[in-house]
Amino acid sequence: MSYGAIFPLWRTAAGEAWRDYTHHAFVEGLGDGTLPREAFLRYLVQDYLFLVHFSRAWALAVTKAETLDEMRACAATVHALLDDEMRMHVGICAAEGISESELYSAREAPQNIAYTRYVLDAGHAGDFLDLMAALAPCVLGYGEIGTRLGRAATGATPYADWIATYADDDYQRTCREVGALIDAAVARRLGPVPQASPRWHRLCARFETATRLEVDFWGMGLPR
Ligand SMILES: Cc1ncc(CN)c(N)n1
Repeated sequence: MSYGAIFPLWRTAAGEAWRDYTHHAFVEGLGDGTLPREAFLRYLVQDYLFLVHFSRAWALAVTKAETLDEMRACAATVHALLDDEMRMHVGICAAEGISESELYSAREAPQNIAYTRYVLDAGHAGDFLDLMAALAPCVLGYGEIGTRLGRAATGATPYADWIATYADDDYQRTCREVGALIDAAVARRLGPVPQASPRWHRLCARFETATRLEVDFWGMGLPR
């Protein structure tokens, strides 16, 4: 999965952290079905809260945008998070007897606070590109994970609905649109050779930090 031209450059610059994220033990447990249900639910409750704050961060991107096309793309991602992705969390949790109001009022884990507030701060302290570099691992990493697990899925895992959400055409379309948004935003602000910009290394560093925070987020969910 490339999702545009800039994402593969940031992914390569993140080095081993990217593989640590996308091939984490938690991810492999989702794929082969060995992840304990209790660990999955602990993760899912935290992930619901995560998506609340990620929606806020994409809404911040609407206000940091420079063009109507950027505003539309960011607003569409807010919609995809609030109205599509979070539905899965609410549905699975409802079947386990956890209501949406319980989800909304759950206590945030420190790893969740660290990640979501890092991304929001990238947007508040920086500009649109800082925010995109911090947001990209979330959207595009799950796109890669969904594609890989979806291809390998034998139907034996109880997490097939989770995998299908990220392997699904709707989520993959969001990934392609976010990849195109990032390519256009980088070209607009840094020109045709962004690696030559003095900002390039800081953007790569933001992407890598967010990737490491994804690794910690999986670690939070692992069996205790
Ligand atoms: C922690 C995390 N990262 C990414 C995604 C995919 N939107 C997610 N749901 N949760």
